[in-house]
Amino acid sequence: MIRSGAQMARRLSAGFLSRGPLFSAGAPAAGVPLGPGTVRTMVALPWPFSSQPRDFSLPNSSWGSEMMRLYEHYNSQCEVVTEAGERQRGPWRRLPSYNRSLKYATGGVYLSKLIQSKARLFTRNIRAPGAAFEYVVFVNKEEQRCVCVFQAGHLLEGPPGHVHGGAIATMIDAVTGTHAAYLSGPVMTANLNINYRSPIPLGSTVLIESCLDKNEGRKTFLSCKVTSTDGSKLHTEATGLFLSITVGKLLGV
Ligand SMILES: CCCCC/C=C\C/C=C\C/C=C\C/C=C\CCCC(=O)SCCNC(=O)CCNC(=O)[C@H](O)C(C)(C)COP(=O)(O)OP(=O)(O)OC[C@H]1O[C@@H](n2cnc3c(N)ncnc32)[C@H](O)[C@@H]1OP(=O)(O)O
Repeated sequence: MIRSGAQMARRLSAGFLSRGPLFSAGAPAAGVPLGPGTVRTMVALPWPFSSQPRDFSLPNSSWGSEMMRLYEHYNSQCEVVTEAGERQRGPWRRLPSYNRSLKYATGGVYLSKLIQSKARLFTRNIRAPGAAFEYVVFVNKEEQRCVCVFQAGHLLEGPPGHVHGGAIATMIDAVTGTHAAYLSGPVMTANLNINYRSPIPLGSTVLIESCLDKNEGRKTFLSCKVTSTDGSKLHTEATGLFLSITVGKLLGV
């Protein structure tokens, strides 16, 4: 069946309206409860030998002890056990992450073909585990807050032994952009304002935290901090403005 760009845009928009699809399609989410009594176990499919898309936000062999500790810390709060012994969703939710975000959104396979089938998400296109951007994003809906645990690999060098400012900006854009899209649906970054306060050692793990400042019509304002994992050192702070867009805008219809 041949679909027009406008038809595909409508189909994709319908998926986005329910807010979830950007973050829920594809491989099973590890340890995320599906409802009372049904909990998927932590299954990391043996990529690349699986036909399922790889979820890049699951642990791999390159993750250091600090990355794993923080992953476990937030992941354990994605479900809680009630006094009656029932498992329920907790305050945090891990967002799955694929290298083809559009393809794995509802209806997005059409749009990803229309726009460019070879396209891959910038932060997820280096295959060697640990070489570049290793990260996982958790969102807390009630607190309107996102936390990203980020381990910066050796390909991200800027000043000797430290992370490139552009790589830091990329991660801030990725985390705040993901957060804005989670809150407001399809968005584009209109403005990012970044202050670099102290360099980030290459190979280290840091926390990137995004908070909603305000929503005004199509505008979502967020602020973001990059800190050491114990919170004692501020590496970077930023503010971002995201504008809600229609999917048609990306297609020029
Ligand atoms: C199918 C959709 C998919 C979308 C996916 C979105 C997120 C994906 C989420 C998860 C995926 C996984 C990971 C995410 C990873 C990374 C996220 C990266 C996001 C980006 O990396 S994205 C690339 C960089 N980004 C651009 O490439 C934008 C270029 N740009 C434009 O495309 C337009 O510029 C646009 C659309 C921004 C606005 O255009 P427009 O025509 O819709 O709106 P307009 O200009 O009329 O402004 C309306 C009101 O905003 C005010 N306003 C506008 N711009 C402002 C500014 N800079 N500062 C202060 N105020 C501003 C005006 O002053 C007016 O204000 P008022 O209404 O009060 O008068």
